[in-house]
Amino acid sequence: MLQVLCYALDPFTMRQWRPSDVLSLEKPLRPYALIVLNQKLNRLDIFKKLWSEASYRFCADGGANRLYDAFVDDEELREKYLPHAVHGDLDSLRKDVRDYYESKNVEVSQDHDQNSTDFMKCISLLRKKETSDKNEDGIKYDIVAFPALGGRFDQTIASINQLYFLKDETDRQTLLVSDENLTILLDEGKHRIECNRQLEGPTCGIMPLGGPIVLTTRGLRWNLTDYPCHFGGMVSTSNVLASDIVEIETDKPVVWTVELKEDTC
Ligand SMILES: Nc1ncnc2c1ncn2[C@@H]1O[C@H](COP(=O)(O)OP(=O)(O)OP(=O)(O)O)[C@@H](O)[C@H]1O
Ligand SMILES: Cc1ncc(C[n+]2csc(CCO)c2C)c(N)n1
Repeated sequence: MLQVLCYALDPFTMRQWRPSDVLSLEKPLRPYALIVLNQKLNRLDIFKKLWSEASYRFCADGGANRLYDAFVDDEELREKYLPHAVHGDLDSLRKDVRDYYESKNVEVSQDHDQNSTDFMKCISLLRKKETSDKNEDGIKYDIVAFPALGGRFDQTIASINQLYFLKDETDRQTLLVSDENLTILLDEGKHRIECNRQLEGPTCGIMPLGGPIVLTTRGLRWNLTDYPCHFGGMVSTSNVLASDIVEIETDKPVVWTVELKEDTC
C-alpha cells in the first residue's frame, strides 16, 4: 500500500515499462518501427504480430533475405509482407531478393559506412524519416528489433551496445526481441516494469554490461538491496519473476531481460 502511495506522489521519477505490450495489445500504446535483422525467422507468430502493428518496417540488409525466405512456399503471402525499406551496406542482400523487392517498389538503399552495423544504419534511416516533412507531427518511434540476440556473439553485443547508444533518447524505447527473450536497457534511476506473466517469465536477468552498478530490486525471487554488481562479482542471471510488477533502482544503466513463453501470440 505504501508503495502504491509512493507512485501516486512521485510518478515521474519512476520510468514505466511494459515490454510485452508489443506482443499482447491489439494496438500498441506507442508507435514503433520494426527492424528485421539477419537471423532466421523461426517464430513467425512473433514476427507477424510485430509486423502487423509497426508504423515502419525496415529490413537491415540480409534481414530482407530472411523475410523473403520465410514465405518460400507462399508467393501471395510474401507480397503481403513488403517492408518500407531494405537498408544497409547491402553486402548480404541476395540479388534475387533485391530484384524481388525492387520490383515491388520497396525502397532499397545503400550506406557504405564501415563503422556502423546495418542495424545502426536502419536506426539512422528511421531518424531521417522522423525529420522528413511527411512526419509533420514530429513523432519519435520506438524501435523493435527482431530477431535480435543469439547467433553471432559480436552481433549480439553490437545490438546491446545499440541500446546504450540510444539510452539518452528518453522519448523512445528500444526493445530487442529474440525467440526466447525481451531485452531492454534501464538507464540510471528508478524503473517499474509491468510483466505479463502469461507471456513473460519465469526467468529474467539484470546484467551490468556497461560497468559496475549498485542495484536494488523488488518483485523477483532473489532481490538485492543497494548491492554492488559487476562482472567478476554479482550478476543477477537465472532470476525468477515473483510478481507482475518488478521495481529496479540502479545508479548506472543496466540490461533487463525476461524470458518469453513458447506461445505468446
Ligand atoms: N549471425 C548474426 N547473429 C545476430 N545478429 C545478426 C547476425 N547477422 C546479422 N545480424 C544482425 O542483422 C543485421 C543485418 O545483418 P547483415 O545481413 O548486414 O550481416 P552483416 O554484414 O554480418 O552485418 P553488419 O554489416 O551489420 O555487420 C546486422 O546489423 C545485425 O544486427
Ligand atoms: C574499431 C573497429 N572495429 C571493427 C570495425 C568493423 N566494423 C564495425 S561495424 C562495420 C560495418 C559492418 O557492415 C564494420 C566493418 C570498425 N570499423 N572499427
